[in-house]
Amino acid sequence: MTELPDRRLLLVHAHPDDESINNGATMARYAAEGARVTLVTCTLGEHGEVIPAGLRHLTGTALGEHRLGELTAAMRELGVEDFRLLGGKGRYEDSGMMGIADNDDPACLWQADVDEAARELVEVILEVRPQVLVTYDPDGGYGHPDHIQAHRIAMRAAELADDAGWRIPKIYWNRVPRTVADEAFARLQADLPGLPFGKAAVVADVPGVVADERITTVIDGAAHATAKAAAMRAHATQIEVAEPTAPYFALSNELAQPLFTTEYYELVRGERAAEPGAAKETDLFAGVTLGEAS
Ligand SMILES: CC(=O)N[C@H]1[C@@H](O[C@@H]2[C@H](O)[C@H](O)[C@@H](O)[C@H](O)[C@H]2O)O[C@H](CO)[C@@H](O)[C@@H]1O
Ligand SMILES: [Zn+2]
Repeated sequence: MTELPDRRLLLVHAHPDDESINNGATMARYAAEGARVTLVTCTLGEHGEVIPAGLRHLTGTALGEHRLGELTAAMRELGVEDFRLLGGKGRYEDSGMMGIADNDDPACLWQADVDEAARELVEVILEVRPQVLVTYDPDGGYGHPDHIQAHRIAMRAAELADDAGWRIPKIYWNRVPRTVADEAFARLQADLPGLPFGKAAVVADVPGVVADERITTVIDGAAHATAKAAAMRAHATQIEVAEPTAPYFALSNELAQPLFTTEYYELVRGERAAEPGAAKETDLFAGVTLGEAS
């Protein structure tokens, strides 16, 4: 069996762009530190909207193929080499926003059998043997069907992997602490006139916002802010990032929101291992016994 790096992080996301928005700085940090970072994306985002007018001709499968190119460019910016599509390219299609007819397409992720999809992910887990798994909370952060399914598939795969020979020691959900969100949106209101966006989103538009007490882990990604912004910019059909210094972006709804370079997590499996005297962990691998490679 091939030798594995000591630290191995697995992230499960719904569409190309979610990884950079939620975890770009975390991924860049651990990749730079020599950990193995593995991203599994569940769909190609075929039903996304397209921001640049010059790309509006991309629809359906063409958009999916184009977004795979955007994902590849984003991973290059983050230094992540291992990124995969769940079940292989085109296995599960983008389900569209909750409540639209696309949700009923038999080929879409929302219609997928969760156990069957989870077994696809178990194969990756048994190969990579991650000590840390990152995914969304049960609501998928903001209720998108693909995000909800990605959560269900990731958590079910972790359960199945327990019985298949690899128990992932730590599992985290993407979070944003409410006071951080409130403060960031207050700054955004002051900065909005200088930004290229018409209006500002509101805290309720940000996925995974919870009371500060539920945050267990804070990853300072300031050193990787440029990489995260570049990775988000690579997803040009979905994301518009303000000029390099301004920590703001907008999706195709043109609503400005903060670009966080400190990324937050809630530990939902494993023992919290904060430094003595510290309330929060500052490392996703804290407390993990390394050297469990094959
Ligand atoms: C960040 C994310 O999950 N984006 C999804 C989402 O895209 C949003 C959707 O098109 C919505 O209608 C827009 O108002 C919003 O601005 C978009 O971010 O849903 C898409 C369709 O399922 C998906 O492809 C995209 O990755
Ligand atoms: Zn998404």
